[in-house]
Amino acid sequence: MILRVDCSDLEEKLRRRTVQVQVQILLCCFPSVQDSLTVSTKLDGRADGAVDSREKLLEFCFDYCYWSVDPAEPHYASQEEVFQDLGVLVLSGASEGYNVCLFAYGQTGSGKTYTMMGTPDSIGLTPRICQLVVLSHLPRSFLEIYNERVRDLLRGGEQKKRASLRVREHPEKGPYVQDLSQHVVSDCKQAMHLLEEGIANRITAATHNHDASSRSHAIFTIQYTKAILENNCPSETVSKINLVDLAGSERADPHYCRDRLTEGSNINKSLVTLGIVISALAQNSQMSSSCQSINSVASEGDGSTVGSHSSSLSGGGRRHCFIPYRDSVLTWLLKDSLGGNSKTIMIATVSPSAYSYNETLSTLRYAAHARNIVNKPRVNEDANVRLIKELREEIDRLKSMLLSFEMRNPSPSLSDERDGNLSDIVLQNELKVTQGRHRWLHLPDRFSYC
Ligand SMILES: Nc1ncnc2c1ncn2[C@@H]1O[C@H](COP(=O)(O)OP(=O)(O)OP(=O)(O)O)[C@@H](O)[C@H]1O
Repeated sequence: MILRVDCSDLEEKLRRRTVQVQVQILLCCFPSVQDSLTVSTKLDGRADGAVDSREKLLEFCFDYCYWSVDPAEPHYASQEEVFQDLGVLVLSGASEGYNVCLFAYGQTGSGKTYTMMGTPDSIGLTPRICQLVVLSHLPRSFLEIYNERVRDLLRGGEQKKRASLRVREHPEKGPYVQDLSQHVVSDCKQAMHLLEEGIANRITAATHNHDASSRSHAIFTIQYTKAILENNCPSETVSKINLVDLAGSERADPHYCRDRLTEGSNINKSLVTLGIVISALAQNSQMSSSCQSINSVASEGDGSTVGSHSSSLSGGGRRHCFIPYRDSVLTWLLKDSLGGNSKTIMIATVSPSAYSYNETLSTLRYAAHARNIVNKPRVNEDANVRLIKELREEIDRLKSMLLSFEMRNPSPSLSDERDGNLSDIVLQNELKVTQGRHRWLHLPDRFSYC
């Protein structure tokens, strides 16, 4: 969980304040040490002369906190620093074969797009990640969810760009967008061009807080395939990097035109669903961990295993919550990233402006909830390669059995029959490995890079 603070026009807003919000951040670069954030509200009565000293302190814990308000400040966190902490985590996770998702959540105008995309002078996480994986010719796609419809941001032709695409669910691979275009680039320039094209196609509009507010959720995906030959044995992992820039939440203003109101209500609907999904997942994760500790205490006590019944029941008979992924397109597409096979990083962006106090608090609560979710990422190994590895392990096991059998029975007549059987199995397995390896090396779309 990461917190980033922006305050573009803080001074102007603070001049008009009635409530002062103090955001103190302890900067820390070590992921193992949790940063703590204290939000303190002081009712400041300077306007009418009365001083109210009531103060309420709320504390939140995150893995990293960044202060990026004034570059002149010693604690200022640059885009490069954020990339070194988070972008590198994304790349290392993907190269190990894990699905990785990084998404920015926060109030409108608080710096989500700045963090994820950046500006031409100060590029953000997505272009930095893109530039580093460019040599690998990895397919990438870019979509937006606007008014609960999915649009391809990289599809040529006006009509095709506007067409909405269907979301479907594969029994093993999970939700995906049908007919989404995939693009392979061969150098950094092409990669940046592709990204810029997608960003330019995104729908933005002026709102009260932000004159170029993103009105859609954008998901940039890189299919990360790593295929190498290790000790003459193929090794291949296929993972996915999802970089998500969410639309900003803002309270509905009846003075907005109809389009803006519809957009706003769809943005809020999907963000509310995201909140419900995060809360339900966090609750389930907490139930599972408390159930595990009850089980371990119980099994330590009487040696039996308790609670190994239905997976939807936790300790004390409480049911796991239903997760309404399909209530919004956003949560449906991020199903795996939120509660499944993915290493997920959430960046919460907040503004320390007095006006944003409620939004800041709600973002921090949202983020604190999300921090409780426990995902189960696993290395996504190619099925053929996994089979080859298993066969190799089996061969090694049989060979050592054969050896120990021969050592225990030096007389050839006794061991002949058993020897013959084991040797046959070893030979058959070696043949399967050779065939599998040959097939793997000659697949038409095989990428051979590290
Ligand atoms: N840390 C920062 N340093 C400099 N400028 C920033 C920073 N964070 C945000 N900004 C600037 O503030 C403005 C609003 O930021 P941004 O577009 O990232 O907000 P957002 O959260 O994506 O808003 P929305 O949800 O409405 O799209 C932009 O002009 C952006 O360049």
